[in-house]
Amino acid sequence: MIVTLTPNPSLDRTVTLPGPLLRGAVNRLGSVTVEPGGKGVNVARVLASSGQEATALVPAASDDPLLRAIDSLGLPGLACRAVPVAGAARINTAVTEPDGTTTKLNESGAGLSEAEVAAVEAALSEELRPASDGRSWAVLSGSLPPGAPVDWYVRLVGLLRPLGVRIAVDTSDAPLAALAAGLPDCAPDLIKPNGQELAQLAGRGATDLEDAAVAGDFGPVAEAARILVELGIGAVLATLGPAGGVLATGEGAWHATAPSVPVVSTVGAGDSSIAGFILADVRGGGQAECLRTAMAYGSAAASLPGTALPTPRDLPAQASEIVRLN
Ligand SMILES: O=P(O)(O)OC[C@@]1(O)O[C@H](CO)[C@@H](O)[C@@H]1O
Repeated sequence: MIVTLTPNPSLDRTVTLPGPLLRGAVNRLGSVTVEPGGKGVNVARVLASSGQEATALVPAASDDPLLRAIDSLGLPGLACRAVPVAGAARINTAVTEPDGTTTKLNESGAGLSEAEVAAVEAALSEELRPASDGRSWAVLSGSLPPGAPVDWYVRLVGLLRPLGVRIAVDTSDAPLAALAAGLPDCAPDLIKPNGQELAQLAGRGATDLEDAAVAGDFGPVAEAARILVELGIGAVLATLGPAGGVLATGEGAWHATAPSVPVVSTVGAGDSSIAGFILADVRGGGQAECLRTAMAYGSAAASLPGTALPTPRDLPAQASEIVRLN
C-alpha cells in the first residue's frame, strides 16, 4: 500500500510563451494547460501510471476543481481521499519559454485550521493502519500551507512510525529545517533533497555540493548524505540534475549518471524520482536498482513539457551508470 499526503495541493497551470519572457511587457501566451498537482499528488500519479496502486490524500472541499481534475485523469490505480476543508486548492503557474526555461509561481495556499490539520492526521493514520506489512510507504510531500505547524512532518513521522510503514519526506525551506532539527527521534526512511537542500541540511554553503558534483566530485554530496544517515535517516536520495544522483544508505553510497534526455521542463522531476525509487523498492529491487529507476523516472519527467508526468513508455532508452562511492 502506498499513500501520499500533499498538505498543500495545487492546480498546476502551465502557460507556454512563443518567445522569451519579456519582463515588464505584455506577453501573449501560446498553449495553456491545467493539471492536478502538488508533490504527493504527482508521486501517486506516476505510481498509478506505472501500474502501482496509490492513494493521494489531499485536504480539499468536495466541490474543489482539484478533485475533478484528479478524477478526469481516469487513472484506474489512483485513488484520491479528500479531507474536507474550507479553503480552495491554490493555483500554481509555470511559465515555459522556448529555450526550456521554466519559471514557477507558487501560491502559498489557503490556510488549514487546527481542526483541519487534525482531520488530515486522522485520515492519514486511518488510510495507513492496515499497512503493517513492512513494505508499505507513506510519502509526505511538498510545502506546508499557512496554519499547518512548521514541524508537521516531524509530528507525522512520529505518528506513523508505530504503524510499521516506511516514510518518505520531500520538502524544503523551514519544514525541511524542522525535519533536520527533529533528528534522530523522528527520522524518515527516505528523503530526496536536491543539492542545495542537502547543503542546507549539512550546514554547507548553498552551492558547495552542486558545484563539486558538476565538477564530477560526488564525495561532498556522499559525505553530507552519510551524516544524515548516521542521524537515523534510512536513505538519502540526492538529485543533482544533469550531474545525476547520489543514494546513501547504511550500506554505502552510489552515484548514478543522469540518462541523457532533451530537458524540456524539470517540474515534477523530483516527484517522479521518488515514485521511481518506491516503484523499484516495492518490486523487490535492491538499492542500485532503486537509484537507477529513480533516475530513469526523473529524467523522463524532465523530457516532458510543463507538469506532464512520465509513464513507462516515456522512460529513456539508456539506463544510468551506477558507481559505488563507498
Ligand atoms: O509549493 P510546493 O509545495 O513546494 O511545490 C508545489 C509544486 O511546485 O510542486 C510540484 C512539482 O514538484 C507541482 O505540481 C506543484 O505546483
